[in-house]
Order: sequence, then structure tokens, then C-alpha cells
Amino acid sequence: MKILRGKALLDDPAQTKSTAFTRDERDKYGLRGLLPYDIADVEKQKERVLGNIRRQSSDIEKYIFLITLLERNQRLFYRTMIDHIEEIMPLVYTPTVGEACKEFAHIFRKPQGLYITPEDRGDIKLLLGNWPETDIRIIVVTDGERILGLGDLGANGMGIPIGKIALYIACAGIHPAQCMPVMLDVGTNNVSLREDPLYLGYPFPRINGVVYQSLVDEFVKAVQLLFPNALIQFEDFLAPNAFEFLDRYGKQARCFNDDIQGTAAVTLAGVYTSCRITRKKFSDLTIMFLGTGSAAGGIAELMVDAFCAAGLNKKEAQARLWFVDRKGLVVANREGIKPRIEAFAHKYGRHNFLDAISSIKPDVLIGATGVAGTFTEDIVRKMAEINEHPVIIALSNPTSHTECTAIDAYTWSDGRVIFASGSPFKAVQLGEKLFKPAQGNNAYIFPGVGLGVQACAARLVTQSMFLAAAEALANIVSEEEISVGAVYPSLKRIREVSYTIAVAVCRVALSEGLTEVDLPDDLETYVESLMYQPDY
Ligand SMILES: NC(=O)C1=CN([C@@H]2O[C@H](COP(=O)(O)OP(=O)(O)OC[C@H]3O[C@@H](n4cnc5c(N)ncnc54)[C@H](OP(=O)(O)O)[C@@H]3O)[C@@H](O)[C@H]2O)C=CC1
Ligand SMILES: CC(=O)C(=O)O
Ligand SMILES: [Mg+2]
Repeated sequence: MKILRGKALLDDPAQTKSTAFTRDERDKYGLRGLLPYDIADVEKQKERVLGNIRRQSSDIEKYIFLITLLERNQRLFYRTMIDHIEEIMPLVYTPTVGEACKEFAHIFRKPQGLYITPEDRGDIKLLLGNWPETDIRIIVVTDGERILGLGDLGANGMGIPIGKIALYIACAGIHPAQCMPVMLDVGTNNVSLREDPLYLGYPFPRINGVVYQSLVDEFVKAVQLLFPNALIQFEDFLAPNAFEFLDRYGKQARCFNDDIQGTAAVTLAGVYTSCRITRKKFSDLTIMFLGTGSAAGGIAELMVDAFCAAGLNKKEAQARLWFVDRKGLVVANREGIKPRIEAFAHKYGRHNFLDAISSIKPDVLIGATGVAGTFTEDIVRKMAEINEHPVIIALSNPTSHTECTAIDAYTWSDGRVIFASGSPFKAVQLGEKLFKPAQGNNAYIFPGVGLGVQACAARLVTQSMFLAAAEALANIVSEEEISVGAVYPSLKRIREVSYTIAVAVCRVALSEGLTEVDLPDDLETYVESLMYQPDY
């Protein structure tokens, strides 16, 4: 890295320390007179940052302030984020990032990440070559077609890769220079966006079919050529494309789909942990899903592996999993069953959602619909009637799209529910008891998986890695966390979580013969040594 001087040094977000430069450094780098007198160490700078965040009048203003800080002083941003993760994460990630995506074209300040459009066909390698760094290890890519539960946001969806990359750096210590957010801006079918005069994306309807597929093929090939060490995380693609790309590239490129596989691992971990509260055996559970998209489909596929690992055969495992869609219970011989869900369409009578719960008596209910309020009072009360401790995981983001709020879940179940949600909820006081619902979000998984894959240079990312990640995450939850109803560890422990998952991923890669580097015996020390610390 070229050491800068003077104003150029102050203006470089990766190298600046701003007011923290010492007198000697001010002399050495030609900074005298360019800074106020006081030397503010990082603690003082953080205090100023927190004060500034808290004085903003809305979460979106806080987001804008934080993104501007990131553009100004990378280390201060990440130090503040790591040390105050519970306060900052909901601002740079869900739920605020949903609002930031909707407003993307209006709050845009400085370009971040790489944009690829259909006009770049044949030139994607050239575009990747324009990126200022060469040792890229983590790429988060979206085409903006299914942003959280908000639908097609076109190029505005770039807020998601930017947010996920911030999590890779803060939660797993990937070096910022090794990360690249990518927007495959293939148009948008959201007419109101295209008609917005400030819209920044490719203002045409989405390309599709072979034309679309070949652009994604070109992107994946170009990444493999230019950044051979990169892991590609597919994010917020529409379900058919998400599954298609996982099938197409999963066995030949270092990639995974976060909504399918990361979500599966975090949900499985929550279910494993819930068994410590309910005292039920995991292998005895019956699980019901509302929604048949990429998240629910992915969870079911990993659950099958988990049940098989617990001693069931594949058919028995599939028999434990039930789906409900807009038409009611998904059963054999019913019309409109998606190919990925067919294995879970059992021979059974037709039922609506509520009757399906009464009849099948699931221990666990998982929502991945993107639609607010789909876990109604009737549904939660029914789950509480058939279970002493019903497990309800409302995955949909952002908060405005959650299947059920924490307060409703606790109230309607008389405080007996074990609840987790995709976006965070504040603690709920019900009578004498305080409940601290945990956040069931793939943010617990993908940073650690990425760190692990990088640490051992795994050629591919496998399902067994996600199974191991789920087990590692469940095992790390403390009794104290469980005592307030949380099925995930406190976010304050996120770096420990990511590191533990990374070690587990390395072990799987070793056992599957996928590592491309020699690993030391002491994997723990090795993985920890790789984690970036944003210190001056
Ligand atoms: N917490 C986390 O870590 C994660 C959360 N998510 C969230 O989960 C949600 C879904 O994501 P994803 O699965 O990728 O999206 P998809 O669009 O692939 O799936 C949504 C599914 O919900 C179904 N659905 C919509 N409304 C209803 C309804 N009223 N009743 C029954 N089914 C319904 C859709 O049916 P149809 O096919 O008929 O339209 C579709 O099958 C999003 O809000 C996303 O933010 C996703 C990944 C991770
Ligand atoms: C968390 C996430 O990946 C989603 O909501 O899509
Ligand atoms: Mg996602």
C-alpha cells in the first residue's frame, strides 16, 4: 500500500486516522495545520460518532451518517460497529437497509461496489479489472429482484451487498480490501422505479432467459479468472434463479446462496437450541413452513440432512417436514406444487393453514413469506394450544414484513413461545418475566462460513459445511441466553461465533478433501490470526 501524505492521507478512508494522528505522525506526514490541536484517540472518536448517530432524527438519517463515515474513515466505522454491534447492525443491515434500498437513488452520495449491466456483455472481465484491488476474497452479488421481502428493487438493491460486506468485515474480520459488492443490474420490472427521474440503474425491463443466464455465466467465469480466490455469495435473487444458479455453479465454483443455505443453517441452529428448552428430541420434531420459496425450500433441504444425521432415513426425514402455501397445506396430487417442494407434498387431506396445524401438530412453525402478519393470533394460539413451548421463527425482513411481532407472539402464547425473527425486536416484558427474542438471521452464518472457506481455501462450499455451521452456532448458545428465551447467542459474541463456525467449516473441508492449502494443527489460532482488526 502506497503511504500517502498531507491532505491525500487525511482523505483516504483506508489510511486516515483523522484527529487521532499523533504529533510525530503529523510532523512526519505533513499534517501540521491540517488538523485541530487535540489528539483524539479512537475511544474519543467513537464517542463523537455515537453522539452523532444518536442525534439523527430517524434510522435512515443514521444510516446515511454511518455510510458517510465509512467513506471517510474505514477503521473508525468498523471499530464503532464491532464495539457497538447491537446498536449499529440494525442500522447498516435489516431493518434499516430495506429503507435504504427503497431510497437508494435519492440518498446516493458516493459510488460503492461494482455495477454490471447488459451493455457490458463481453466486457465483464474488463470491468472486474477496473476494480482497484486485485486480491478479492469475498463477493456478494445480487440482481435486486427479491430484496428482503420488498420485491424487485432493481439497482437500488445494491444496498444489500454493501450491507452484507460490512457484516463480513465487522463480524468475521475479512479485510475490507478483499471484499467486493456487486450489482448485476439487468433492469427492473418495477415500473415506478424506472419512471423515477432519479433512478440510477439500467432503466429497462429485466432481461431474462438465455440472455440473462449467459450474462451471469460470463460474470462467474470472469470472477474465476480474475479473482481465483474469491468466494461468490449469491444474495436476494428470485427463487427460481437462486436455485438454478446453486445447481449450475455450486459444484464447479466457490460459491453459495445465502438465502437458501445461510438461512437454512441459522434456522436449523435455532431449532437445535430450542430443543434444549422444550426438552424434545430433535429427531422427534415435526416442522411446518409457511412459504415455499428459496428460504423455506433451503431450510427443508438442510433439515433433511440434519434428520438423517440424527438417525432417520431420507423418507422419514422428509415426512417430518410440511409446507403451507397460499392455497393451504401442500399435499400430494395437489395442483401448483413447486418442483423443489414435491418431496414434501405428502399423501394427506386438504387443509387450510389453521386446520393443518390442528391436524399435523407441528412442534416448530417457520415463516418465510415476506408478508406481514401471516402468523395471525389464531395461528399462534393454535401452536400454543398443542405445544407447551411452541417454537415460532418468523424469518421475513424487514420488520414491516415480519410474519408476527415479538410482542404478539409472547402475548398470544401467554409467554410460552420460543420466538426468533429475521429482524431484531426489543425485549418484551410480560408480567414478571423479561423475554429477549433472538434474531434468526443468516448474519450469524455467512460471515463465519466465508472466513472458514478463505482460511482453508476450500474449492467448493458444501451442504455439510452449513450443517456443521448450524451445529457450531447452536453449541455456542449459553444457558444464560437460553434463560431469557433466546435461541441464538448475543450479537455481542458475533466475532466468536464467526470464528467458531470458520473452524468447523475448515474441519469439514479437510474431511471432504476440499482444502487447497496446508493447514496447521492448531486451526483455532490460525483462523483467529486471519481476522482483521480495524485498529490504527
Ligand atoms: N432471516 C433471514 O436470515 C432471512 C430472511 N429471509 C426473508 O424471508 C422472506 C422470503 O424470502 P425467500 O424465501 O427468499 O422469498 P421467496 O419469494 O422465494 O419466497 C416467498 C414465499 O412466500 C410465499 N407466500 C407469500 N405470501 C404468502 C402467503 N400469504 N401465504 C403463504 N405463502 C405466501 C410465496 O408464494 P408464491 O410462490 O406463491 O409467491 C413464496 O413461496 C423475505 O422476507 C426475506 O427477507 C430470507 C432469507 C434469509
Ligand atoms: C437476511 C436475508 O438474507 C434476507 O432477508 O434476504
Ligand atoms: Mg438475503
